Amino acid sequence: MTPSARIAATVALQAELAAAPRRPADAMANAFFRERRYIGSGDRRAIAERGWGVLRQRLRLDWHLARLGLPPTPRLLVMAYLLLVERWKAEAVQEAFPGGRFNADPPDPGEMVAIRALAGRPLASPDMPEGPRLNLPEWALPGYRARFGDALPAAAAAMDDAAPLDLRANLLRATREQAADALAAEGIGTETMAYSPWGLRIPDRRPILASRAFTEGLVEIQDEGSQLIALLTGAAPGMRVADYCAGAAGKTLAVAAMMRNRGRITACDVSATRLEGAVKRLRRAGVDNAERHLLQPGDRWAKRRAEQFDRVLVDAPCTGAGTWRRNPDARFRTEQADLRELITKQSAILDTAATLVRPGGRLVYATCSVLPEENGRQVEQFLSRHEDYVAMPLREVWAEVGPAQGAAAAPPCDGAWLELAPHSHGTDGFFAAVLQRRA
Ligand SMILES: C[S@@+](CC[C@H](N)C(=O)[O-])C[C@H]1O[C@@H](n2cnc3c(N)ncnc32)[C@H](O)[C@@H]1O
Repeated sequence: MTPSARIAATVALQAELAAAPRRPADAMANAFFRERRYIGSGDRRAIAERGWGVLRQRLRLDWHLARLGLPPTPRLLVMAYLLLVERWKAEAVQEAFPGGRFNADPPDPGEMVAIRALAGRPLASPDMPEGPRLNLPEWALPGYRARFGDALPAAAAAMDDAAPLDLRANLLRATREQAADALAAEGIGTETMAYSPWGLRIPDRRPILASRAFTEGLVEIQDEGSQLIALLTGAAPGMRVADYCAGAAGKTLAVAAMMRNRGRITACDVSATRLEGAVKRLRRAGVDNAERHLLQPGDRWAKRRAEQFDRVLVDAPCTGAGTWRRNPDARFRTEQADLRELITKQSAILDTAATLVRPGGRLVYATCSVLPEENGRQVEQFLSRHEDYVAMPLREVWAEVGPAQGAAAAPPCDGAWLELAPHSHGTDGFFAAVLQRRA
């Protein structure tokens, strides 16, 4: 592809994303490239990288365009990105839209005004309001402020960066060293992680899906924070465990490995599609102590299994406000009303999941959010409704489960909960609380 044709494809990708603003961009981008198999891998990478760059900077690009009285059309967004982020000159942007069969049409007069006005301007303007300056949406600002205090600028800046590729060695198939050696034999270098005893990191995000280490189940893709949540369950061989919001079984796989395939783990979810996605992963990982259960309205599954589980993990549906390094579009796909709705849903899920835990067992509540409303405040409210539960201090849980799994003696953070963030831990933003049911 010529550079102009790549720009035209980037505009086409933005147009598809704009046509379905509530759908996750990664799924949309996958569909976009599936329908255009003629685009080679180098071109695909370049188009995706620029497309992702636009999403990452979308709040700031929107602000610049709004100031000129212009709407964020796919073409204007790409033009603004080239000028403000890639620092192209006005003439180069104009030339990148030459018209013709494989290229984008030439700029219209309104677009020419924008090109001239934006050329040479800094992306982060001193007169920007706090939201776009920090690249945080209005609805999330109060929560981010409350969570990070003085560290807000550093926390927000780290949320802007691209995330590394994190892997978890699957102990059902290999030790971490064996998994690292297998990847190295295929030319893929890894680093061991700071906190997860099973973690390997690929800082340069080399693709691994075609590697033997991946296809043979030696490693799974999983953020370090997500691995630590599985670790905190303290699941052990012989236990009965429920992964109540299992999705496609990301954490089920890690928990099953901790159980060494002994005992029983039930992966539940309300989404049949997500649970279906678990089947292949469970097989590849060699997990044979897991069953799946689709939760449906009126389902008596939870009632019949009251107080039967040693561990129940609630990896709750949330805003994902800790994962914006990986899902930059979630910043503007989510709104204040979604946050409110999710908080209500989380507390209802917690109340049901709590009934499954046996006396003396544990409920682990986790989100990939950094917003206190979905995290500490949600847990405090749960505890006020359930006198039969107490929060276990993180240090105590870690001392019991961390070193036993080969992790360092000290937990990753000091407070009552596990609270991770890119700027402080190099992970996505995660939260977890371990709640023990009185015996
Ligand atoms: C954060 S995701 C889970 C990710 C998964 N645990 C993993 O590690 O890959 C939250 C999941 O909760 C599910 N969910 C939403 N409402 C639910 C409910 N009422 N009960 C159980 N699961 C629910 C969603 O379908 C989604 O798969």
